[in-house]
Amino acid sequence: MTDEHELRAAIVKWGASLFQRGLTSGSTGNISVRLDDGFLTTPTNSCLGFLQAERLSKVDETGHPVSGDKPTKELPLHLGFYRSRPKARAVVHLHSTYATALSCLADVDPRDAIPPITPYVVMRVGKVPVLPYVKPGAPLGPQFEIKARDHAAMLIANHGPVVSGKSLEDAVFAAEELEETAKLVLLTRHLKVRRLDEGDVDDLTVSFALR
Ligand SMILES: O=C(CO)COP(=O)(O)O
Ligand SMILES: [Zn+2]
Repeated sequence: MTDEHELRAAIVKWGASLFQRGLTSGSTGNISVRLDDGFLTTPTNSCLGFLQAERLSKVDETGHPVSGDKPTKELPLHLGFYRSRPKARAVVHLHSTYATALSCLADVDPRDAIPPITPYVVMRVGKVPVLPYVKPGAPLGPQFEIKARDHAAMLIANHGPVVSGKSLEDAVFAAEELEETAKLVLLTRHLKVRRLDEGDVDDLTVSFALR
């Protein structure tokens, strides 16, 4: 059973925290959580820094509005993650600077934008495919939901990261780890980097099977 009251408070708390730390700005980014009878999302055009619990958008299992303000235009993106990942309880989409910078690179690996350079990115995020650019709110195509079955986090090309998790805290931590690792990847882009080897990655994947 989910406690809707607590989840509303958690969205407000984490939204403010992400905004205050500059992980998304203006009215960009959105958050959702799964309820027993649908989903809560941040309203479209709202600032994550100043959300009001009672104005969060509640939608049913098919995405139809139930109460609150109009939901984020990225609702199809969030619902796609929940359909593909039955254990996902939260989705966080940000325009965080370094992950978004990676999403804009012409030569990023579309199968995995984040090489395994530190253990926590392997433990908390895993491989991060890049979805082809679509305008904000537009459907991401059939490949997206197929990819989401195996990937909890993705970058949308020229737009930003989207991360799912088994709780809101888990999704936020993964989004933060993705952002910090994107920063390290860009900082070390023209340096000789030692990546974790396959054995290290397998060991971490087995030990910290988070999703
Ligand atoms: O980041 C955003 C679109 O990609 C913000 O959209 P919303 O204001 O509709 O949530
Ligand atoms: Zn966006």
